Order: sequence, then C-alpha cells, then structure tokens
Amino acid sequence: MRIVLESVTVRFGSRTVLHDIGLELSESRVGVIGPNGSGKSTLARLFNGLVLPGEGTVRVDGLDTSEDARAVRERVGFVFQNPDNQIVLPIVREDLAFGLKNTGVPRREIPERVERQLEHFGIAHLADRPSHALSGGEKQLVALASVLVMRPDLVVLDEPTTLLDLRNRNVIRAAVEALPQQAVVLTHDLDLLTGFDRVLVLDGGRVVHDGKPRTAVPWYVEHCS
Ligand SMILES: Nc1ncnc2c1ncn2[C@@H]1O[C@H](COP(=O)(O)OP(=O)(O)OP(=O)(O)O)[C@@H](O)[C@H]1O
Repeated sequence: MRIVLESVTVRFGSRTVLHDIGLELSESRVGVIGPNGSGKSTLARLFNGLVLPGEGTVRVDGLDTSEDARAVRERVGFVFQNPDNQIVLPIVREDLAFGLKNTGVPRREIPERVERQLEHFGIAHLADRPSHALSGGEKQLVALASVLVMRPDLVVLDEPTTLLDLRNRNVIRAAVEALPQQAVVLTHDLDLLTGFDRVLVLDGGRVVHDGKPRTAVPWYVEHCS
C-alpha cells in the first residue's frame, strides 16, 4: 500500500512538531530514526489517523485519513511504544479476541485465530495469564500479537524492542523480518534496520535524510550524536 503525505504540518498548540513534510512510502520495510522529540511518533501516528495534519493531507491507499479514519485504521495497525496503552482486557486471550469481535470476524473463528497468533510468537503459555501481571517484554509481545491478529495491511511499530531482553529482541526482530505485510518501524535500535528497504532520519520535525540503511544509519550517527 502507498502512504502519501503532501505538505503536512502538525502543530501542538503554538509548537510546530512536523514542518511541511512531503513523502511517498510504499516499500516493504521502512525505518524511522532520529533524536528524542524529533517527531517520529507524530509522523507515524499520521499514518493511521491517530494524529491528523493541521495543514496538508495524508492518504493511505488513496483514503484521506481526515475523512476515512475507520477504513484507514482497519488497514494500518499501530503497535504503541508502551504496551500498557495497547492492552485493554485483563486476560491475554481476551485481549487478542477483543479487536476481532469488533470487526465482524465470525465468532467461531476467533479462538483459533488467537491461538495461532500466540503460538506464532511462542507465547501460547501466556494465553490465560492476567495481562497486567506480565513482564514488560511479555507485554510488548502480546501488544504486537494483538495488532497482527487483526491482519492489517501495514503495521507501524513504535520502538518495539525497548523493553526486551536479548532473546525477546531477537524474537521481535525475527517477527518483523517475517511479517508478510509492510512495516514502518520507529527505533533507536539501529541494528534492527539491517536489510530494510528505506530509512528516514528525522530531526527537528523535518526529514533530514532519506535513503538505504547503509547510508542513512552512518549519516544519523555522524550528524545527530
Ligand atoms: N499530544 C501532544 N501534545 C503536545 N506536544 C506533543 C504531543 N505529542 C508530541 N508532542 C511533542 O512533539 C514533539 C515530537 O514528539 P514525538 O513523540 O513525535 O517525538 P519522537 O521523535 O517520537 O521522540 P522519542 O524518540 O522521544 O519517542 C515533542 O517535543 C513532544 O513533546
């Protein structure tokens, strides 16, 4: 799918957080890097209508996020940086089923889809556990599973490896690599970007570099550290 931003400016109060951004994204793996506060999360939130542009337009497969928010959200899944913002129900299995119940998936298909998604991440043993009592890394995996079970066409992951130990970081890396759908990944974990098709570097609300990881990552290290 194609995401097109035309002259997009985002302001929070009197602060301009994104300045006149023009972008077209259709690659399978896109990374977004940049210093804290550079606007990465705000940019990514534009892709599924969580943030709407103050000026300009954002189109997802031709759908204007300001006009077709619901259709856009069905296509674009968003995995939050803090999994506590994602997990809504007290038991893991129920949490994964929640979104499916609200989108008209036939009830009898739901338990199997949930089970398969949990198994895919090696977390089937968490199915009946209370969500609030999971470790940070377990929560991050459950949050990702709860988005993927909805089968979005594009997945946005906001710093998916921050809470993870080495083993789970590798689980997430492998999961991102194996995703059949397009993915946009915001990260400070530069190793995660190996093999990506494209990396955007943000600084001060502007795209200051746009290229392959082998050029974008060294550029970022040289200019933004
Ligand atoms: N809802 C909001 N209201 C006011 N200001 C906001 C809001 N969301 C973000 N900001 C501000 O916009 C700027 C960009 O924030 P954003 O979260 O997009 O940056 P980021 O690059 O993702 O940062 P980090 O790497 O720290 O997660 C920050 O200065 C932040 O304080």
